[in-house]
Amino acid sequence: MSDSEEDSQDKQLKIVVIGDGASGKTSLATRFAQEAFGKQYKQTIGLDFFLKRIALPGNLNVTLQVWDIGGQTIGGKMLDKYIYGAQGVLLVYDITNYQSFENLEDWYSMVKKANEESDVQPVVLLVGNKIDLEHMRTVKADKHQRFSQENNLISQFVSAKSGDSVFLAFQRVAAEILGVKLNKAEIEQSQHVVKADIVNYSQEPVARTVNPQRSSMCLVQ
Ligand SMILES: Nc1nc2c(ncn2[C@@H]2O[C@H](COP(=O)(O)OP(=O)(O)OP(=O)(O)O)[C@@H](O)[C@H]2O)c(=O)[nH]1
Repeated sequence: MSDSEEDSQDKQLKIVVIGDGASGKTSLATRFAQEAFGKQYKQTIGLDFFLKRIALPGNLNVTLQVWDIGGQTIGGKMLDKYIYGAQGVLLVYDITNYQSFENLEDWYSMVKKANEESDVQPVVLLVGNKIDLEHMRTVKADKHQRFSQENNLISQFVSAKSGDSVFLAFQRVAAEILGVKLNKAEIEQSQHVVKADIVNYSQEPVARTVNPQRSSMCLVQ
């Protein structure tokens, strides 16, 4: 295989998104992969998948497999298996919900437990979501910084609603995994607030269920 053929084959990275129910994990994945946001809350039962191809500096194309894991899986038997083998983890809380921040200890323990036997540990990004609701913030920024420093995590504040820094969050994780350095211009470009239409979900009160045939596997470029 020639160098150029080899270069044209994308690397795939498994990125899991975990954190309390309603902290905004599905909204972040949807914003990232589909550039859309839905106001209505639909609990994720089990997990959902998204795929998105991004370009990193140096003409490096990489496909992110985003595993959006339902908040209710915390006590369940499957969580270990979902997290296992992830190269990147987004540890998400809602800045207006203190409990969602406190529960990060448990979520982070699950990440460590799922990977205790592997040599390579995933890159973990601490994500404070809903910064469009700054006026309702209950988790002070210094608490966020302390948690990230104590656990040696990279960190990012985002808003799935406005799109603020969502692409940057995923891009930073991918860059960190692959040892690619993002320069200031690339970071500023990825911070942009995305303006997009609100998605109108159907009104059925039925929660999504895990069903591999119906799983929302989508590729957006
Ligand atoms: N204002 C605001 N609302 C948000 C934001 N992100 C998510 N939401 C809202 O928060 C609610 C929960 O969002 P989801 O993305 O479904 O939360 P989740 O973490 O996937 O929840 P589970 O499926 O239960 O694990 C929804 O009503 C979203 O519209 C945000 O950045 N800002």
